[in-house]
Amino acid sequence: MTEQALREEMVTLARSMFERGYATGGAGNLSLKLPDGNFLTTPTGSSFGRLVAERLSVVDIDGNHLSGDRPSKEIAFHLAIYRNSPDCNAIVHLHSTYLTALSCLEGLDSDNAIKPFTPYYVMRVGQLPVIPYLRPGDPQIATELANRAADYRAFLLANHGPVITGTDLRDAVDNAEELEETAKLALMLDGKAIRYLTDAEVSDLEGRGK
Ligand SMILES: O=C(O)[C@H](O)C(=O)COP(=O)(O)O
Ligand SMILES: [Zn+2]
Repeated sequence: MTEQALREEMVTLARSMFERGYATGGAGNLSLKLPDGNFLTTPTGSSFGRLVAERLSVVDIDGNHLSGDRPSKEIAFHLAIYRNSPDCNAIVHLHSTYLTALSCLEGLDSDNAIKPFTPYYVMRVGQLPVIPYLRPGDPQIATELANRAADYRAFLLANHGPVITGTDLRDAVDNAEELEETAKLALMLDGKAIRYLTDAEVSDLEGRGK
C-alpha cells in the first residue's frame, strides 16, 4: 500500500474503533511501518474519532520526529517492539474497557493473564503477558516490551491497558477486537467453571491460519 493509502486506512480504522467504543477521548495510540522504513503514528493527545490523515506523525526508527503533529508520548515502546519483532508491522494501544478492567486485577499470572478457552484467542493472540505498572510514557515500558516482543503478539500494561501487534494495521485491529471480547468473556465467566482448552487442543490450533 502507498503511504497515502496507509494514512487513510489508519484514520478509517481508528474512527471505526472509536465509534464502536473500543477507544474514548484521547486515550490510546496506533502506529504502522511505512514503505520507506519510517513509522506513521497517531499524534499525542489525539482522539481516534477525529484523526486527520495529513496531520498524522511520522518518526524514524530512532524516534526522530520527521513530519506531522507531535507523535504519541508512547512512541518509544512502539519502536522497541518493531526493533524486536520482525513480523510486527502495526501496533494498537487501547484503554478498552474489559482489558483495562482485567489489567487492574490483583493476582494475574504475569506470563499469561488469560488462560485459553476459545480457539480464536489462541489463533489470533495466544498469550497475554502482564507488564508491571509504570506511569504512562515511562521509558521503562519500552524496555519491558522489548524484552518480550520476540515471543508474544500482545501485552497487558498493568492498571493501564493492552498493546496488540499485527502483520498490518487491519490484522492488529482485528487482534485487538478479539482480545477485548475475550477479556469481556473472561470477566463474565469469573467464578464459573470454565472448560479451558487442553494443551493438546491449544497445540492443535497454534500455527493454523486465522
Ligand atoms: O499510553 C499513554 O501514554 C496514554 O495513556 C495514552 O494512551 C495516550 O497517549 P498519547 O501520547 O496520546 O498517545
Ligand atoms: Zn495508554
